[in-house]
Amino acid sequence: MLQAIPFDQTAAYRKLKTHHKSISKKHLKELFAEDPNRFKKFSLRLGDIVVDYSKNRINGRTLAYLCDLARECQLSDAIEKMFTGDKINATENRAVLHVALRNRSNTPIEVDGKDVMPDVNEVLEKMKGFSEKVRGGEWKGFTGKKITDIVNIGIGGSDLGPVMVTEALKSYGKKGLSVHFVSNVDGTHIAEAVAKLNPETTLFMIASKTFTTQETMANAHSARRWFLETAKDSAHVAKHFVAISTNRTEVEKFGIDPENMFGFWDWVGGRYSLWSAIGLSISCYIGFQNFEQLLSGAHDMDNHFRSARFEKNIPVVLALLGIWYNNFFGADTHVILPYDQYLHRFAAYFQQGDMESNGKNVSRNGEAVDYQTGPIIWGEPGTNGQHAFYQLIHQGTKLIPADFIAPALSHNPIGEHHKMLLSNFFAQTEALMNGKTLDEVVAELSGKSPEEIAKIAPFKVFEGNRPTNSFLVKKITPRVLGSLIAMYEHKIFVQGVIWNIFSFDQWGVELGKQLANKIYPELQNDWPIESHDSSTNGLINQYKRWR
Ligand SMILES: O=P(O)(O)OC[C@H]1O[C@](O)(CO)[C@@H](O)[C@@H]1O
Repeated sequence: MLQAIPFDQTAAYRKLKTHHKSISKKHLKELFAEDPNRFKKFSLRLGDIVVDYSKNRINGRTLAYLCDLARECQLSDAIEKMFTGDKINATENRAVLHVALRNRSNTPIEVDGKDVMPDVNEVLEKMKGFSEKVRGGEWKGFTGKKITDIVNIGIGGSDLGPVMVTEALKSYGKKGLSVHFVSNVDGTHIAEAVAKLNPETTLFMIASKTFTTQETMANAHSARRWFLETAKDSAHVAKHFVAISTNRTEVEKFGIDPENMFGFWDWVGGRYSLWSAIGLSISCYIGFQNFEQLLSGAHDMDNHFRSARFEKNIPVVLALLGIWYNNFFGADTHVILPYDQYLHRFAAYFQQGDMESNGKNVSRNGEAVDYQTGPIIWGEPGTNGQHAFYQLIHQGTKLIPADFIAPALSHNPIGEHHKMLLSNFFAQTEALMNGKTLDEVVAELSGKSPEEIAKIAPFKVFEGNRPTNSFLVKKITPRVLGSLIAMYEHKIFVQGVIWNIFSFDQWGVELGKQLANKIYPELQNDWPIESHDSSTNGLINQYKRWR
């Protein structure tokens, strides 16, 4: 179990409180004017990723105090514990070893005295062989045709990672092979997904760590029924259904041949599992070599995270900046804004990654925390967001720290599009920082009458001083993407350590599941219900009248 350090009782926290009083009055423009070396001082680089965090409301002292905070919270020790298989997911008594899944150096990592790397490598080999067979047309359906469509059925971590990555790396996808994702228990999702598919050439991947998740099992059963309507003989299921799970017993019960099961382990958290067999749809779609590149990119970030001193450590710095806004400026949310259409599910992916990890109000000591923990994560690709919600970021009353992500090189260099996109990427962080003063507004309105100017000017003023991080990458390659994902994963980890919460369990999702299981049988008949509160009774009874 990680050691419990009350984050708000550290000396560094007290220093930061005092420091915040003075620096929060400063405008980012002043901070830039004071220090011409700001970009150099406050930017970091790893491979093809440049992280510019200079447009944050910090100076050298802020960073030093924040790093002291990390030290006082024994972050180094926590990092080592994660990388060496300590059971840091204490409420589930599990190690947290997504880093082992992409441990390309293959150095032994032990859990309960056993090196996990041989098992990791064995599953990777199996994934490689399978991906090659599917991509090469060797894996045939029940009528001897090659596979043209893969349907991944899973939810949460068994869906969002593969969706996000296959979308992000679409330009690496195999022509003639499409991937589809079904997650929602709403029958519309599976119905729409299979509507245009041919059962003879469709391969279902049932992805579920537990293999008991209601949504996934319902969709898996419906998929099998749909398949058997054409295939008739259940012996054909073996050619069209594979399972990705830690639960062999349930996989067999469902009727999937264990030969067609890709395993992983309890030390792989659902929202950290795309690197495991859960990434099988990714590997089939982009090819195993590219999947390995994804793992290598993550491994690059893992090595950096484990070895770089805090002041130069990208995930640590990002985590500390997040804490700075969350706990000192009172920012409730954090927005992720990729200027890359392929990254359109990136923010959605980290909604689960961050909010399921750090949405906790009890400390590792079992006591209620009296400070803010995980932020609300949201976001959409730029420039769409600019024409939707940026207004509030620019001129609203809330402080919203923002991450801007963009590639220097596009996979689709059509005409002037990419230059236009990037001019928006560069312009937005500049605008958010500088804003527009009343004098500037008045100057822009020259020619208008003083009355007109006085009337309109206040609405055109931008305070600016809005903090942003910019991530400029060379190109969204599998390796770069792997590094970016691992960067956010470790950021989340660091914040959990400092807030002294358990980042790798998710007890908060259980209550809704339990209640749904209680209500489900109540929907099996038309009798009015009286067992709940009046609101829930009223809604259920109206549903029964209407159906
Ligand atoms: O892979 P499974 O076991 O089906 O779980 C799916 C998802 O459900 C959760 O347990 C809770 O929503 C997530 O953490 C997980 O990613």
